[in-house]
Amino acid sequence: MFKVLVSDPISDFGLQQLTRAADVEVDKITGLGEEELISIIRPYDALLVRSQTKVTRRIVEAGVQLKVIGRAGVGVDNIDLDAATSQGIVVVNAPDGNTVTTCEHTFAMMMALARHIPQAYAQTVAGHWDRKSFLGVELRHKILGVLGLGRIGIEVAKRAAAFGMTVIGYDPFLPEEKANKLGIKLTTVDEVIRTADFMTVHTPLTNETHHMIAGPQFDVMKRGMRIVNCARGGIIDEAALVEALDEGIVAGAAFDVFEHEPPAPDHPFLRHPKIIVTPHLGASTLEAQENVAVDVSEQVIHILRHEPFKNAVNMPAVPTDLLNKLQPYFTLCEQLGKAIAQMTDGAVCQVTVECSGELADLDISPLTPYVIKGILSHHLGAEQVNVVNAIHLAKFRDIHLVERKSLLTQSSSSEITIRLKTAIEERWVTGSALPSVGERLVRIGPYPVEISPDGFVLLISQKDRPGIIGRVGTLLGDSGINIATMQVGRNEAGGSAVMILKIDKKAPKNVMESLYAIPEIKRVREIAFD
Ligand SMILES: NC(=O)C1=CN([C@@H]2O[C@H](COP(=O)(O)OP(=O)(O)OC[C@H]3O[C@@H](n4cnc5c(N)ncnc54)[C@H](O)[C@@H]3O)[C@@H](O)[C@H]2O)C=CC1
Ligand SMILES: O=C(O)C(=O)COP(=O)(O)O
Repeated sequence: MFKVLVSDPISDFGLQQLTRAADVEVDKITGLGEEELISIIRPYDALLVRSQTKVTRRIVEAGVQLKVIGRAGVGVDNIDLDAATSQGIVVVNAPDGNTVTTCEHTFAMMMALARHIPQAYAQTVAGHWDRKSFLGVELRHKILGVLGLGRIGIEVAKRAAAFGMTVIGYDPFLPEEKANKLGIKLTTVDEVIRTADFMTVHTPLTNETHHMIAGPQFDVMKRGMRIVNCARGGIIDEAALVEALDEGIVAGAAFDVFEHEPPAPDHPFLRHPKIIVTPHLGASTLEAQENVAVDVSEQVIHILRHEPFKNAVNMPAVPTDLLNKLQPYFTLCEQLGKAIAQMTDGAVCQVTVECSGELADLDISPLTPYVIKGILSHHLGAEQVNVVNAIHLAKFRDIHLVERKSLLTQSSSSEITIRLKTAIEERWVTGSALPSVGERLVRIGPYPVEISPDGFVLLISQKDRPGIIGRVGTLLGDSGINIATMQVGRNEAGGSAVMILKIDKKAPKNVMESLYAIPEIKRVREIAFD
């Protein structure tokens, strides 16, 4: 008998597959704190949650019988995935079931914002018949900026068109052709900020999206913009938003999510007359809750019964003999993916994995998910992408995947080249993994290098002129950034040159700007491997 613990409110109807199964016993115990969960988790084979239960490493480690953690929804940022993976626990989510519901909530928030509905309601039920204070605006003929055009963002864009809005947006993975078909004008975050009348965010919370809209963005924002966040708290800087509202830059904001949930009773959003809030209700409809509960129950039962399943967020699956041969290259592939993603601009169209040497005799397909994981995790967030869902995510984004074996083997040792073609450019990087030295980047484009893929690397393209190397060294030194190694190369004297520097800590934004300010420097990229 499999024991399943449901620790958040999940639809009874949706759970029927589990509750009616003869080999499953379900306990629903909600509202538990970490210590309480730790004390009862031991006998359970599966744990089902929404966003309230924080599945910490301690809970995972106490769950010695756990085979699967099911998330009835999209975001798995409340689950310690590393802990689950290292304990061999599969984490599954239900990414499609609440898309429309969350999109509709976004629209409800946008309309409530435009017409001051919550504020007007509060006044009316308090006995004030105030018809003057709540002059609204129409959505029609307004520009809607959508940041993050994945499942929910696209649904929002489709509905905005029906309201007569012009939709502009930014997503690093939406191909122009698909955007055109949907009537979305792809642009930059900067243009969205400067031109949109309404803006809504639909990205995950990642290092890149954290405070994506903060002080500098509010400084250049179109005056009178209205902002909606039904994605994740922290994408928009809460304190900077309050300032922008008070300064009249932002006309109003509607938030379903907070940097810390639930927010403290004295959180400024809870008292601000221009902010309307809901308590993370984006996914809370009857339909969505049934959908996600059905999806996740189905996956959980498959996993418990050792049947094929989908939507795993963390599990690799490769035959053992091949796994042993490919094992040394998995980390290399992921690091090459991370490197190429950070070196290349534009929407990703094609990824080519090219192997030479001994690898050319093997089935190299299990390497590709690691490459894609490296590439996509840069934009989607490491917790969203894993080797099981990487290919699926790439296909959803119309990314063409090519695996190629190179017969032009330069040595018997194996090398892997990752080529990334985007809408605007193609770049490539080559690596190797020798037992004696571990993973190494051996070429960046045509330039030979010798770099271990960890820490931070600066790639600088410049005109081959005397003194540039010294200026870069001085600039970094003055900023307290130590250069661990430096390699330089050029195509011809006085032509194009590159500098590849391994640095001991991340170069802050002002240092990157100062590097760009050196007239001979054409391009600077920082690759962060952690
Ligand atoms: N309020 C709620 O109750 C709910 C919130 N959500 C949240 O909504 C968000 C979106 O969910 P989905 O659409 O299902 O996810 P998705 O994965 O389908 O779409 C996210 C999109 O964001 C894009 N993105 C990543 N970094 C970006 C950046 N720097 N700039 C612009 N775009 C970027 C990605 O390329 C991707 O297309 C997630 O954070 C999810 O957790 C989802 C369901 C309910
Ligand atoms: O699915 C998501 O990402 C959500 O944010 C929904 O969260 P919930 O299931 O309502 O706690």
